[in-house]
Amino acid sequence: MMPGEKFSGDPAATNRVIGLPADGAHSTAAAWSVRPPNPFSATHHDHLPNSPSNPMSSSALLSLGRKDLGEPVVVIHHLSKQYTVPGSDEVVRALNDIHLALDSEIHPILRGEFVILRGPSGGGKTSLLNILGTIDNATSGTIEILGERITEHSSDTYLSDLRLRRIGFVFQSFNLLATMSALENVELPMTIRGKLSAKARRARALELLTLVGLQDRVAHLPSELSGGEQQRVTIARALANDPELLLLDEPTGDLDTKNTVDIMDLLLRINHERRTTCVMVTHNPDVECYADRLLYLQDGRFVKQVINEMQVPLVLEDYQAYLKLRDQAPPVAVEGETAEGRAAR
Ligand SMILES: Nc1ncnc2c1ncn2[C@@H]1O[C@H](COP(=O)(O)OP(=O)(O)OP(=O)(O)O)[C@@H](O)[C@H]1O
Repeated sequence: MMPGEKFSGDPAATNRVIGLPADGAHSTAAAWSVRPPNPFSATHHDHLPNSPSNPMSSSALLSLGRKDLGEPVVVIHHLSKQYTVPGSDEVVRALNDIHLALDSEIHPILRGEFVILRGPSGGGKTSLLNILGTIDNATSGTIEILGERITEHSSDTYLSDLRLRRIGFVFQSFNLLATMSALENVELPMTIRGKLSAKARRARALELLTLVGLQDRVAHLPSELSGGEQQRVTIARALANDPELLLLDEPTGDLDTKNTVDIMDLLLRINHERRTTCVMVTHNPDVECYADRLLYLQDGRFVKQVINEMQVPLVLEDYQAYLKLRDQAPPVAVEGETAEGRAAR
């Protein structure tokens, strides 16, 4: 169980927090909402006493500045995904008629937007991210990524070229090549693309490792780096070919609090300074404050959208103090739950 989930715990509480209808029915306009940027607001943690009223420091806020969102870069038309389980007739419906277009209640993802995908386990988040990244096919429906229409007829060559040129991937497991240094790992996508000279590749890899604060670790192998450092190398590598779209699946999932905040701050900077569109899956509700928009997926459908008026970075000391309080708080009683069930949470 993820740190954020441990706190809210019971499914009923989780549903209340994220406002999912109990039956997973289609969303309605009434379910959409705009939330203030305070990540410790009552909406989130209403049963926890003494949570910091406002974790944002004025300096962090000031340095962010405003950003303008551009044209739609992720458009989805009636997308469904079914998996067949090998050796059985069972069909799993992972995504059910997802529609994110100009004529839908939820508008497409815009250039420069930071969108976080949330929702219960099995809701379809990773399936959707994989299809957006063109590393998996939809069963039906189409997507347009950065103006390029993807259909079942799109060739593997076309898709791999699209990924290499325009999309960066960051996953929970870092997927770095163990025998290559940090610098070589970051150079790799540029080498595969074949546009830059060896000297230019090296210079750019160095520049990216500096951006993520690892200029002193360039020669280290992944095994010689901490988890947070490895994730930063992964982010530098994802930026190697200057992608317009960054897809992130639980990028802070294996990290402690400090590294979680560091990585989220880094992503926020990239989002603002490079105008990179970010679509991120996470189970951690505490990082929702980094998004412009939250989309909640349940049973393969969008069931809720929340607009954050302003992206707000967490302040580490306040967040750590808050987590300490949270861990000391008695478990929230859940209707119908046994003592064993509570203990297991
Ligand atoms: N390769 C697969 N074969 C069969 N079923 C799959 C496969 N991948 C995912 N599923 C099923 O599809 C549904 C959606 O899974 P998905 O991983 O997209 O959900 P998720 O929201 O990312 O879940 P989690 O938060 O636990 O990672 C689940 O019921 C899952 O069991």
